[in-house]
Amino acid sequence: MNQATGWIDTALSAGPSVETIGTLGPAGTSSEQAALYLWADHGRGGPPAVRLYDTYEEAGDALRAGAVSHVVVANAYASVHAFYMDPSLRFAGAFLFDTPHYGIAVSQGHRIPKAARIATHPAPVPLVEELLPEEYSVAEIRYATSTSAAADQARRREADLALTTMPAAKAHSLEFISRTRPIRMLWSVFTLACADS
Ligand SMILES: O=C(O)C(=O)Cc1ccccc1
Repeated sequence: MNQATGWIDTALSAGPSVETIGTLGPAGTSSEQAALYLWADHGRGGPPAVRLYDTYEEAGDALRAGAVSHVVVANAYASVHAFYMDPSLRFAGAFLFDTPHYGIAVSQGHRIPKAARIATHPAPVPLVEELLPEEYSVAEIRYATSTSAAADQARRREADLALTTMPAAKAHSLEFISRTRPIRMLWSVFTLACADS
């Protein structure tokens, strides 16, 4: 799939400068890659100031507390609605950015049961049905706080398999048992409503 990019810029160029970006971690998430992309295009230069939080909501709290200047949230995250509705926050822009490749991965040496427990973040859950090899079925979906947290569940064998990204699979020593593909995604950027513009 080709990488197509584009920006909806309502207050990114004219708004507060991009000093620090908060998003969903830990390292290896799609959100981390999206934040690095935002930094490369709009950051103040120098090493990327990207802070990773266990949930998007914690990143939102960091924005309200002034610990970060911008927050990036995937539009596939159902609870992005709370960011749009919060009068203390402002939608500053959005950009198209393909995620890293997603696939279904297993901890090396783990014997996969035919009916498997599969860890995933809620946002990409439809990919489980699309990518799971046909010799397996879903015994249970175990929701994780992120793609990297899902990989960690597989590493600890709390789940048999994880739907995760290539960077997170590598970091957790998982191997893919399915084909992989990126997800074309729109990412929303928020600032504080009262920040200088
Ligand atoms: O950023 C991640 O890796 C996530 O866990 C959330 C997510 C999942 C799929 C597409 C976009 C964001």
